[in-house]
Amino acid sequence: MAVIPVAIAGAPYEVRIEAGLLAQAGEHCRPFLRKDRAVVITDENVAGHWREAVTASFDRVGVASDWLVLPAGESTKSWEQLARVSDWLLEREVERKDCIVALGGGVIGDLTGFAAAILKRGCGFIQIPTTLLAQVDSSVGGKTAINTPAGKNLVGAFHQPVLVLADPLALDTLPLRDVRAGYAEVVKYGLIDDAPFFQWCEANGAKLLAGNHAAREYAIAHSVAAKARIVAADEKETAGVRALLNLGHTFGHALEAETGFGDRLLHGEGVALGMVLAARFSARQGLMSGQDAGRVSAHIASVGLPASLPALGLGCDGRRLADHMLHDKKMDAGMLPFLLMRGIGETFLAKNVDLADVAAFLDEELVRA
Ligand SMILES: NC(=O)c1ccc[n+]([C@@H]2O[C@H](COP(=O)([O-])OP(=O)(O)OC[C@H]3O[C@@H](n4cnc5c(N)ncnc54)[C@H](O)[C@@H]3O)[C@@H](O)[C@H]2O)c1
Ligand SMILES: O=C(O)C(=O)C[C@@H](O)[C@H](O)[C@H](O)COP(=O)(O)O
Ligand SMILES: [Zn+2]
Repeated sequence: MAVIPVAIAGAPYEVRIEAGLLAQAGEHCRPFLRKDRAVVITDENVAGHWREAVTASFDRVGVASDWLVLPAGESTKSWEQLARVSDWLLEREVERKDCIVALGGGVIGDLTGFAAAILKRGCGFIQIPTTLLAQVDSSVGGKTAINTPAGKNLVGAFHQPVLVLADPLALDTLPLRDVRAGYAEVVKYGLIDDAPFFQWCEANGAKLLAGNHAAREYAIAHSVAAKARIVAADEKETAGVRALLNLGHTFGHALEAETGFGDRLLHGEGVALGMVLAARFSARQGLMSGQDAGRVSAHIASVGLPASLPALGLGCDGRRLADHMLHDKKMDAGMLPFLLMRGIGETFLAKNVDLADVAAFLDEELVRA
């Protein structure tokens, strides 16, 4: 088993990664549970595949599990579902020192984590991520949130889990489209500050997507180690370090907002296209070579992720996309710091980007052949 410590000051925890962990979830969670009853929040797809195995593992350690099964998909990260989860937990008299189990992808993790953050001003929670995206990114670091009509993740809290259990076998039941979307966040770590890992992705990405277990396990452990290092250095995104994890997200979140936070564009797909746009914008500003920007778009396209804007069929202009960015949480006194690149593995936070330039760039990209 790979065990990766997340050294958050005052709230350290472990990410355990091993094939078969879902079927042993009860055994791993038991030391964190104070009662012989556990509450589990999940979605209908995950429940369909994994409820039985996880329930059996809790039964084996004498813990009865009580399940709330939510609708699947991004629209579940909403005020409505937050209220539903909170009321359900209150009905079950969950106490501050109890640990709520989040079993699912980033949607379930972000929503449950936020409910745990605000319930009784803060309860414990355990992340059991079942998508590639959640295993390599969202289950680690304590960002929790819901979306609102104004935009992505606009209401949330930093609230760390007490334990993360990542089982690569969970990905065997995950649709390929969702594996691909999660892969975008894997590639992100290479682009941020790890050129050799981007090279590894170029060589092994197709194998990972085709279901190769060794490639998946390597990518999960490598990504979690990268994320753990970054969030331990800057838990609340105040030191300009954690913001690097937002590479591709300013573009990506604007595209998610424009497409309505649904199946038309998944979060990871928006991030993939967002990273291509960040690379191309960096090249246009003379920061990154056209050759490196080409490598980014070529790899994203080669694995079947969106790499160009016209394919989305948006029907809006660059100004409208740039307007979504005004809600970005990085906004600072009217300026939007942007994650740009000087090369592969050389991402930095640029504080002098003019949104009018971004809008003009997007106008060009929207009609690019
Ligand atoms: N908190 C963070 O740091 C962070 C980081 C990255 C992304 N996110 C958020 O994560 C969300 C996206 O997460 P996601 O891509 O995991 O989406 P998701 O949670 O919607 O899961 C994707 C789909 O896979 C299904 N599913 C999950 N596990 C499965 C399994 N093992 N087998 C079969 N089906 C399964 C789900 O039901 C859903 O239909 C976005 O809201 C994004 O903003 C948060
Ligand atoms: O953990 C982080 O920090 C990240 O930025 C990870 C991102 O992949 C994730 O999508 C995050 O939720 C985006 O952060 P936000 O603050 O822009 O909502
Ligand atoms: Zn993300």
